[in-house]
Amino acid sequence: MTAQLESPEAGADALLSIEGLWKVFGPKAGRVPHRPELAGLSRAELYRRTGCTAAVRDLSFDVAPGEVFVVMGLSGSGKSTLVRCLTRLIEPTAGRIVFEGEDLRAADEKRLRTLRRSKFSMVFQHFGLLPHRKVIDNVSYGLEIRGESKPDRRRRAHEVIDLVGLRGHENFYPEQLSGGMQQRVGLARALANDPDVLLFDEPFSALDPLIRREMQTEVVRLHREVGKTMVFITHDLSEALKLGDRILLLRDGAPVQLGTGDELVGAPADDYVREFVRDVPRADVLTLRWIVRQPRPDEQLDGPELGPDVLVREATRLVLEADRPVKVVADGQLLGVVGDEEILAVVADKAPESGRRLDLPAGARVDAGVTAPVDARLGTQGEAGRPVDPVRGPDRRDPA
Ligand SMILES: Nc1ncnc2c1ncn2[C@@H]1O[C@H](COP(=O)(O)OP(=O)(O)OP(=O)(O)O)[C@@H](O)[C@H]1O
Repeated sequence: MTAQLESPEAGADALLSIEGLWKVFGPKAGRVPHRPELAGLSRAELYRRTGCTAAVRDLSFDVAPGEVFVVMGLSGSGKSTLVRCLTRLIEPTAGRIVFEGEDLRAADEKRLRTLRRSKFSMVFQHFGLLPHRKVIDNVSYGLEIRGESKPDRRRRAHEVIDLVGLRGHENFYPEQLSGGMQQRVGLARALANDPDVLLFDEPFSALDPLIRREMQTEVVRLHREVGKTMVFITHDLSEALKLGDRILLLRDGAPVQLGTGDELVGAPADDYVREFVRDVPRADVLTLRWIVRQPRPDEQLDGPELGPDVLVREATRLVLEADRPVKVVADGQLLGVVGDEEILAVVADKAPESGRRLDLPAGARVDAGVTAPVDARLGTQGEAGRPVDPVRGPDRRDPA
């Protein structure tokens, strides 16, 4: 059965929309989300008073089509529970899950099974491969369950085996492969179904660091090639920063901050996030948007030009070698300048003065060569001057 939402605009441009999601384990768990005197308790206090654990607490977020959405948090923060709630492998206690306009909490078991087979694929930490089946048969397993013909299964399995770089290993058994290669089989199996969403639950945690980095690069490449929407669970910040278009940071099941990697590093929502991102080399994450400033009256504006999305690390040499401030220009519009001081402050790992990023308002007029009033656009404003909620991120809805 397909249950459509009453309000079509809810999560309209999202592929997956989560609203007020809770998962509480324990006795009479269902009462917790609905009773403010319980819902407001810390996880530890709730457990002490009721014996219940709130693994996921009141989460709301949207995942856009084609986005790599990372959920990050320490052990026990609720990541695995959350990713299993998305397809109701774990039954949520409260909240809404809307996928392509369909309310998944209203879907019956048959519909859920169909969705899990055709729309979602999961990649697990411990690969989940069938040991007695060869690579090719592991990869085509999901297609077999779906009832596809043997020639179709073979053709598709060969395609994805090529895609993940396993050609020549079709007839190996899992135990004959290294951990990294086994996880490539896991990836190929997930891709074989041609799902709309790939769900990754700490897929690389069991791999050693070099292989892990190689696999991360592989996911970036695959995403570029196949453009799938991905929800990626990790406890590793560098992995989150490398892969995530946006990152949701969880603590004790609750959202702490949702934003792009540079937003988490450049404008942490609180001390917890600040501590989390403390060791990240800022120059590798922050772009010139974070340090651009208004030109001073005595400065000559005939220096080199760079775009606002160039990383500070990549701009460092040019800025330090130039004898004029470097102009930061987007679509022919001068946004401001960057000089040695701004660059060195970031390279020396000092927080940007403003802790703010310059965002071009949507539909900004382009005046080639004209200095725009930079400070009018500096602020904790998202696109189109809308306020940024630290958890939900910039308000992307149409104000109308
Ligand atoms: N079936 C369950 N019954 C009771 N409590 C549970 C159950 N599953 C998870 N929890 C609790 O919910 C909380 C969140 O667990 P979860 O496994 O989702 O966290 P996680 O962030 O994925 O951690 P890890 O990285 O260690 O896997 C933890 O306190 C955990 O003990």
